[in-house]
Amino acid sequence: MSSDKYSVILPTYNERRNLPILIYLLAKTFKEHKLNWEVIIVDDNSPDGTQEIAKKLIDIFGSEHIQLRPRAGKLGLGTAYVHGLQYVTGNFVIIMDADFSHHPEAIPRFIAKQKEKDYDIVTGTRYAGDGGVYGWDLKRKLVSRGANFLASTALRPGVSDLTGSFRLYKKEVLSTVISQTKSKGYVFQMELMARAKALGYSVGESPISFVDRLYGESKLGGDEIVGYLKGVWNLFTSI
Ligand SMILES: Nc1nc2c(ncn2[C@@H]2O[C@H](COP(=O)(O)OP(=O)(O)O[C@H]3O[C@H](CO)[C@@H](O)[C@H](O)[C@@H]3O)[C@@H](O)[C@H]2O)c(=O)[nH]1
Ligand SMILES: [Mg+2]
Repeated sequence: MSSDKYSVILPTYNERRNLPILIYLLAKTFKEHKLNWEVIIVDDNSPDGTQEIAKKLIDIFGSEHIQLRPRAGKLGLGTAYVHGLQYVTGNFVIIMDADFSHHPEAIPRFIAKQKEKDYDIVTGTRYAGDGGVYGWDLKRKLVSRGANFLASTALRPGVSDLTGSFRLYKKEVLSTVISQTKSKGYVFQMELMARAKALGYSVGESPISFVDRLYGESKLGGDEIVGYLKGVWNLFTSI
């Protein structure tokens, strides 16, 4: 087993139905590939009892593999990553959604890609190679395409999927870029990638299939879209 360790930061809000099987599959994937791993669950006091499930999972998989690092209320996706990062003990960080839109089976491909050229970041992409999106309605597809088109045109970072969050980072790279990232909501992914490219970090891409969640609802709302537009503008005028 190599000395590398992979820390998954998993933000959750009302994911009690998704969490057990996701953790099971993560554990299975890491074990099969003989990798050191941990998962840091950042739950924002979900009313559905996600944290009770998380505690049971700690009993099953062990506190060396699962950490529960809750916050008092729903404080947004971007700040959830910042919070989780404080507890990371690995030298690589994987960020993913907890609702199965991001499947653990992609992780070994990210890791292999990272090793190819010692990339600082590997990002999952829905918009290159055999990547894709399944289960979204036309409106949501347009929002995602529009968001990517706008940021690529304004900022020219040369990355095919700026708004997706399924990525692998070198821990110190994520710490550096995150400390400069100001946004709090969904726009966070885009700002992080734009800043990473502006700082000269290398980014590899790995195609993924994004499948819309089976249980529960997306938390993307109109205020997140307004926040995104503001974020592109702020970067456009500052980077
Ligand atoms: N702790 C915490 N978790 C949150 C919050 N908001 C969302 N989450 C968690 O973050 C993940 C993504 O949330 P979803 O609500 O499922 O997002 P989505 O609409 O499917 O959006 C996905 O696609 C976007 C566009 O590509 C991505 O920007 C986004 O990161 C995500 O991958 C899920 O695990 C959800 O529980 C929050 O305020 N706090
Ligand atoms: Mg989702």
